[in-house]
Amino acid sequence: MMWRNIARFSKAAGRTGGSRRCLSTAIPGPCIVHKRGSDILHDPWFNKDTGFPLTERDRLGLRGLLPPRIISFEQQYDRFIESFRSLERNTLGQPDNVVSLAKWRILNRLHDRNETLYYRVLIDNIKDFAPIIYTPTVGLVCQNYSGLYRRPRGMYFSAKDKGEMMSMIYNWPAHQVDMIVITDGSRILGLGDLGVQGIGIPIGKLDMYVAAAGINPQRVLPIMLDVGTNNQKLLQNPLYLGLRQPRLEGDEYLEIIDEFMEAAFTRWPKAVVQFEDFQAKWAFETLDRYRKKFCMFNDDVQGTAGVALAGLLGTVRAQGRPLSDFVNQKIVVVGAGSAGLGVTKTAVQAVARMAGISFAEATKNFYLIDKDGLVTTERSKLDPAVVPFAKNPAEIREGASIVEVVKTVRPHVLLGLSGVGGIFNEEVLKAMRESDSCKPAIFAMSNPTLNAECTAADAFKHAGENIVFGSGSPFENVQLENGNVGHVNQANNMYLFPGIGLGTLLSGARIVTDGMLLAAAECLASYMTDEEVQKGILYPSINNIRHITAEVGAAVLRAAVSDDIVEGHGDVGPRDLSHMSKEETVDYITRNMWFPIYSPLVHEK
Ligand SMILES: NC(=O)c1ccc[n+]([C@@H]2O[C@H](COP(=O)([O-])OP(=O)(O)OC[C@H]3O[C@@H](n4cnc5c(N)ncnc54)[C@H](O)[C@@H]3O)[C@@H](O)[C@H]2O)c1
Ligand SMILES: O=C(O)C[C@H](O)C(=O)O
Ligand SMILES: [Mg+2]
Repeated sequence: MMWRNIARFSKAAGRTGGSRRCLSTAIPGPCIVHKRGSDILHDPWFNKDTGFPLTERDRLGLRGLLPPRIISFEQQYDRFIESFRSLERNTLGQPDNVVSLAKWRILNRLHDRNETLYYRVLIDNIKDFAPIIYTPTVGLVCQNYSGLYRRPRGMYFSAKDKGEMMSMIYNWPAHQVDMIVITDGSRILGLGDLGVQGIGIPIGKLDMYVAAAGINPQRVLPIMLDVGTNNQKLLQNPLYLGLRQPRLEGDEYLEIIDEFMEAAFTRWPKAVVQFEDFQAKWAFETLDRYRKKFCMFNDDVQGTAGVALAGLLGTVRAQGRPLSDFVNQKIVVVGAGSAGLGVTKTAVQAVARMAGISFAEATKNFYLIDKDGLVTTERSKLDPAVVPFAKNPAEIREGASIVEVVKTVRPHVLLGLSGVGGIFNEEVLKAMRESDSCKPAIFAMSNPTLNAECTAADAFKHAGENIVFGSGSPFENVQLENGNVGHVNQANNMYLFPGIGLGTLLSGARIVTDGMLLAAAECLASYMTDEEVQKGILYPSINNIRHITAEVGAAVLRAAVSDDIVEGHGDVGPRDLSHMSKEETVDYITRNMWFPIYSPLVHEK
């Protein structure tokens, strides 16, 4: 029976089985509701559909508004999974996009109707459902959002709302908000400027916050800042739901974001804000502008950097070399945008720290390639952000192509964050066979699937069966000709952002420091055993996402304590936090994860 899956999951469960507590037997605390009757049935936070017990139907004025039979949570769960599986059967053979959108629709309808059941099926089936509610299908949803739109979710602040945001923020119905994910839609995955349609990304990221970090779904807030779009197709689409104007630039743009940040932190001073999918110039500018003032971080710059660093360190371990050998790895990064630069800077910092050398010296083994080829000091109009990584053209020529760089450098790692699908073509991958590493690594981190620099199958076929492979979007493992399995790692920031957000929230840290981010990356890097890493498995299975998130959250919290910036959370003060052992911190984090079960609803006027 499908429900057995649920019993197998426990928020207190370890990563490798052992004794697991069945939470369906835990007695849930009451939940205060200020509504009655059909208003409750239409509120997905409280709705239990046919699951309302008789006593509750009486107390809340629901009697007669539902069919008489009471269906248990378990039965509701099984019924949903059965309809999902039957949709899978009925769409067999149809184009991938059609199937993916059909799956997204059925999940989205449940999300809109009954959040408790929605999050339960999501948590229990995260491996199957993450690719639908998150990357890659979320990209397709954003592209088609104006047509798919049925009900609002999250909040929209537009350039037309200037001067009104401080009052508008009080339109949000929840008294408490813990996690906010905000985008301006300017760089949605590798799909470019999708304007207001980018709202799907904060929604998907926050679904992962609920599933992975156990943030209460009543306390999450997806935000779309609509400052216009430069996407001509959208501007010409009569059904486009955003402002029909070009994007604001310069001070006009910053004034809108400033106003939103002031409004959000005035109402919820303890919230954590994650910036997501901003085009590079605004990603860096806003990070610089707010990181010392507000409790915020940029996932594409900072979350991605941590996940990539963990992958790079894992690659060294996979070669059977000591971690200290990281300083000798030659790394080619393709893509010098918000993600590529964030990764390169963090990796160079790690080399500098390990080798005890300056940042400038540590750049020696890094090669940065953008749309104009290898970045060297010869380039005219060099972007200040890439200056530290520009090579001497005497070493390799300015603008050298990827294949030229790979052939000349023979790198240990080739990492793509360019957003350009297939750019690691057969020639590039074959050139990686001449790598100086016994186990070269290829990370095709761009999303969604069609934007990946190469597929997993092509990587193992052309670069060799001994490679380590990671991709931003999920691919199936590859059956190799030598009989082994080519393991596919999902090198996606989903392994870190939930823990960064949760650890920050539960510490009550005023800001997110470099120390907290580094602790998150180190935690992920050391999570896998040597045996697993040697098989090329660098990240945990997504089925263990709550466990890794608890560990990362604890590491982040402890780093915040070390940085002396914690203010505590709820009844737990800074002193309590500082006295917690590592295990106690993990336990504290785990206990604070919300888990979807029906709570008795108590009506209050
Ligand atoms: N796996 C993850 O966790 C993760 C995290 C963040 C971003 N990403 C993905 O990374 C990609 C880039 O994101 P970003 O925010 O850095 O975008 P961006 O627009 O800021 O940067 C893209 C960079 O790629 C370069 N580029 C474009 N065409 C190129 C070409 N033909 N050859 C070489 N370089 C080229 C550009 O010059 C630019 O430097 C997106 O697809 C995004 O989905 C993945
Ligand atoms: O959203 C993702 O899957 C990862 C990343 O944040 C991206 O922008 O591609
Ligand atoms: Mg992103």
